[in-house]
Amino acid sequence: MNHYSTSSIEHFVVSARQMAAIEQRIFDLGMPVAALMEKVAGLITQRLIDLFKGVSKVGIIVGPGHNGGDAAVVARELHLKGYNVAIYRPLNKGKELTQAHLDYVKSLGVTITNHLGELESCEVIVDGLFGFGMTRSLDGELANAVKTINQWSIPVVSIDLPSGIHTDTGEVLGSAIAADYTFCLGLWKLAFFQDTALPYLGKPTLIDFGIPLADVEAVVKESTVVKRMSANLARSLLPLPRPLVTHKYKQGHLLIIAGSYQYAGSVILAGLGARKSGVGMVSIAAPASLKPMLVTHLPEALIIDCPETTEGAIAELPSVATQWEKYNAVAVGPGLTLDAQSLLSPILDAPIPLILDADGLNLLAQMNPEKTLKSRHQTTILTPHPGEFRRLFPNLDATDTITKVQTVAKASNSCILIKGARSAIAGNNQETWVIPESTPALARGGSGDVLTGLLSGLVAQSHPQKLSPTTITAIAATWHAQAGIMASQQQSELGVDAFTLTQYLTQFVMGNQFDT
Ligand SMILES: NC(=O)C1=CN([C@@H]2O[C@H](COP(=O)(O)OP(=O)(O)OC[C@H]3O[C@@H](n4cnc5c(N)ncnc54)[C@H](OP(=O)(O)O)[C@@H]3O)[C@@H](O)[C@H]2O)[C@@H](O)CC1
Ligand SMILES: Nc1ncnc2c1ncn2[C@@H]1O[C@H](COP(=O)(O)OP(=O)(O)O)[C@@H](O)[C@H]1O
Ligand SMILES: [K+]
Repeated sequence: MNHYSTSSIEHFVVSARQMAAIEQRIFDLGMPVAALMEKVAGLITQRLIDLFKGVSKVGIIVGPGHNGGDAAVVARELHLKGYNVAIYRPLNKGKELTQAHLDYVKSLGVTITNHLGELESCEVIVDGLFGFGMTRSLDGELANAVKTINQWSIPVVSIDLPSGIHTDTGEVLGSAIAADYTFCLGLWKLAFFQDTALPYLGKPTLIDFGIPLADVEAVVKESTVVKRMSANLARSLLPLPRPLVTHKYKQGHLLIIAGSYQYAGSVILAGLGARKSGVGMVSIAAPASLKPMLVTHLPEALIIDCPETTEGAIAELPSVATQWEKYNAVAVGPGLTLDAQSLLSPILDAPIPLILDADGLNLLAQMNPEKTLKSRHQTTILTPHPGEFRRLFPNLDATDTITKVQTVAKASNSCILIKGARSAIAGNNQETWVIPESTPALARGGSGDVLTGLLSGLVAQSHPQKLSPTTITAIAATWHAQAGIMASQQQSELGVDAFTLTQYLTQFVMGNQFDT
């Protein structure tokens, strides 16, 4: 049953501009700014108290905007609860509300200083320097202060965002606080899903302070909506339960075109990924000499022997591999090598969903990708890692992953997944998903091949909920990442080879270990 709605607060991801517009709507409708700040800071304070039991001295960095205002209220509350609080205020300017809170907290006897050294004896530091209103790079004294704080071994909690991180692109603006925890306020911001920001976020959590869904939808409906695919949401969207009366071809028939003498294992890994997707039938077109090995590892698959080049790549596809009406989806790429040059053109005409990865992408890179993709009449999904993406679209000037997938998806009429520590997916209708969790345990040869098989097997199955290819890609990426997390918890970060990963894919579906 689908208990997880894509339109709950935790699934929206907003830009700084969208956040400011949502906030403004709430204020325009009558919510006093000061009341909202009070509410938010109360929640931050409680979470700090819960997180840092036994701590008595807390340092609070107060910046000039409302991020600083939040921090000043937290300082007051902690002081009133008996904590020893010191405020570091590096800039002698502030918005009116922030200044008012600082004046009051000072009257209570809390130290306010512009000497960073005062914070060195604190057990926790709260970073309220800048939030989503940060517009310019940090430099000079401010940048030095950030560097010094990062060198201390005092835990840092950033309010809303680590100060210095660009809210949308996740870039470091000059320098940035490397937080241990980040309490993101109200709605997830784009930076939380950008690889560049990841080393600065620590453990990110959302503080839901009750933004009405109507205000979010009023703002994001006219611009691009970015959604966060949680594990629970992905699991609830799987094509389950299967119909009682069905047969293997009704559960999808996937054709995988992959492998070469040089890269024989990649086709096995893609096959194992497909196996775990639950797809009804898998056919594999691979160099004929690989057949004995493939039958050993994937006894359930139909192997289509392909003639080989002298280097052991697929020389051509037998006619059964291009009878597209037999298949519900075709995955092309893992381990093909560039010798399989002549292969791609006829496949691009396939009137069924096409998933391109690895050498499938490298072959595409040689033939004007944008124009080629645009001429396809069926779904195309590309799953590049950043290197493959650069090869495909070398002239794109977007800096961050989310903008990259959105730009290319639109221009090429395709669905694009850029894989990384935080993967992002966009479709031609601008549907965009980010994947909130993963593990560096997956940074190993072959884990992408597993994803290709898993994703393609999911695409080939009929989906009772009529999901878009973009949503299915986001589900597969989440499934893959969560299996990696589970495998690394049980086998260590060093123990998750691609084969081991495939063994954890089923556990994700079973679900009880996951509750994000
Ligand atoms: N959204 C919500 O619902 C809620 C939001 N809330 C909170 O408000 C925060 C956003 O507040 P905000 O808009 O005041 O921005 P914030 O980041 O504190 O500061 C920007 C200030 O810094 C300045 N400045 C910028 N760059 C600079 C630089 N390099 N070096 C020096 N100065 C620089 C810039 O001024 P400028 O000098 O550009 O005129 C501006 O004054 C948000 O993150 C959250 O914590 C909650 O309280 C309630 C609910
Ligand atoms: N640092 C990381 N953290 C989380 N996931 C990662 C990290 N590095 C790589 N991955 C994931 O591992 C997979 C690697 O895919 P890819 O580079 O195509 O591997 P291969 O081609 O060797 O199969 C992708 O799903 C990617 O998102
Ligand atoms: K901050």
